[in-house]
Amino acid sequence: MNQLRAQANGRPVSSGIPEATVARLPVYLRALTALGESGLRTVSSEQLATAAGVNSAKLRKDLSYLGSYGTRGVGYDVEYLRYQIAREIGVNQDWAVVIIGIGNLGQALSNYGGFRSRGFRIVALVDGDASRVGEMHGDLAIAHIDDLDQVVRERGCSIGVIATPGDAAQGVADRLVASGVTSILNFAPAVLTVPAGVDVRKVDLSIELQILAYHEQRKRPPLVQSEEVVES
Ligand SMILES: NC(=O)c1ccc[n+]([C@@H]2O[C@H](COP(=O)([O-])OP(=O)(O)OC[C@H]3O[C@@H](n4cnc5c(N)ncnc54)[C@H](O)[C@@H]3O)[C@@H](O)[C@H]2O)c1
Repeated sequence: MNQLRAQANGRPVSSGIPEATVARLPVYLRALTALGESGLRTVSSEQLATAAGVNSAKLRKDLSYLGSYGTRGVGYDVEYLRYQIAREIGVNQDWAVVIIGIGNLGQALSNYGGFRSRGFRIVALVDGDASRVGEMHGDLAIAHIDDLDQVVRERGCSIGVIATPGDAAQGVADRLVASGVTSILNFAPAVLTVPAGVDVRKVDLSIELQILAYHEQRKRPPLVQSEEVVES
């Protein structure tokens, strides 16, 4: 029996699942979605592990935190496991998202249609530039940062995405927290200070690129050292 979590209204309330496992759950969800779309009804832990790019022992351990052990010789029911993981992550429900900073990145994020199918609905666009208030992006008009409080309250935003320049990010985070938002996705190059109980995730593509560069460097044969210069 899974003793790691209690249930309230059918929703997990205290998961006790390790952070590293939580970080892999969306990867399993994506792999299961693709497998389900290809018509697969059941999947072995090896198949799912390969699709998710992890080893199968780790996958089985991760899924055991959800109380999901699969059936010997059959594997996991793709749809049910998908449902279990989606429920655990919380993407079975709809999350309302506000984006702050509607420049290049903010507009690209607001135009991306893929969030909706994963349970995230962008419901508000906010910017500090008063001249852009009312500018339409899809069916959303840009609101002013001074109205953030009202926007968050009226549209029930629970996640804030910061896509402003770095020097504005802390001020925006403070405003988000003051308006009641407790989950922030930060794209700006700034380390945010937030009160306990507020979760911040930082996205930094340059760090990802640096990690790739590190591995790429090791795939290549060592550079031939230039001939030593002999000083006369
Ligand atoms: N994390 C990553 O991998 C990654 C990738 C690309 C860009 N970025 C960062 O994302 C941020 C946005 O980049 P961009 O190219 O879209 O910039 P941009 O200059 O095109 O847009 C920034 C927007 O923020 C608005 N803004 C400025 N101060 C504000 C405030 N106090 N309140 C609300 N809105 C405010 C501006 O009016 C503008 O519309 C930058 O910090 C950039 O460094 C991060």
